[in-house]
Amino acid sequence: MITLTDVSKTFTLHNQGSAVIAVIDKANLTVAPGECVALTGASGAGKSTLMRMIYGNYLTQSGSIRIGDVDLVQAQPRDVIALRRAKLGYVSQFLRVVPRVPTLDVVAEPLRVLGIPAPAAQDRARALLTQLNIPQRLWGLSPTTFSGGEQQRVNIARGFAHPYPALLLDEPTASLDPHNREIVLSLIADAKARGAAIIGIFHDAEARDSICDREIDVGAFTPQAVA
Ligand SMILES: Nc1ncnc2c1ncn2[C@@H]1O[C@H](COP(=O)(O)OP(=O)(O)OP(=O)(O)O)[C@@H](O)[C@H]1O
Repeated sequence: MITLTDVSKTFTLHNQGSAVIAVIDKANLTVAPGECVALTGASGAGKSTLMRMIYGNYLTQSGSIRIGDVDLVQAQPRDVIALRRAKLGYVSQFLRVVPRVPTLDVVAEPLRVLGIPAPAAQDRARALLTQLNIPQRLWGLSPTTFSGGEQQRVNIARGFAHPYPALLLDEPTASLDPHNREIVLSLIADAKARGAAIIGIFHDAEARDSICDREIDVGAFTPQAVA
């Protein structure tokens, strides 16, 4: 479902004499439907960079990143948008929302943009918010003033509202208490069971060991330093 072939990335620092930093060199990986793969490696190895490349936020210099039958490296912007709507979900560590939109609509929105009618989309949003222990009194409020853990759970509810066949998770359990952490792990397990291909960054080793089928050390893709 997710296949990276010879993927490389350099950053050019235009404000620092156009210095070029090579971060990823010829990364190859495949994630099958129903599989959860953890990206591991030392701080600075390139985990977040690789994740942003797979979502299409960072440009990839060479190689291909296939999500189903779409190559993100070659895709036109409108194809990337269509892919993100229907096929490729991303749960980042932090919630970014339009101010004043109520939590229930924030969670239902990924379904609404796919044409699901409001009542069905909101039913799904209510079920997820209940499962993730967001009190009902908060559902009509914007999540902008919520606590860090509440915002993270709203973000997770939103990310799991639509059954994306491919899912990227950046530290999905980072600010959570043990009970809510278990709930998030069960959502990930459900997504695997329905056949989602998942790539995640988990600094929480226990969570990683319990949910991931394999680990890929991104350090293996770090370019060799030139002496
Ligand atoms: N936008 C950018 N511009 C320039 N360099 C960048 C940029 N983003 C990341 N880098 C560099 O790429 C390298 C990899 O960074 P990245 O954030 O992907 O590492 P990481 O493995 O996710 O680290 P951590 O575990 O500390 O979050 C670092 O050397 C970083 O300085």
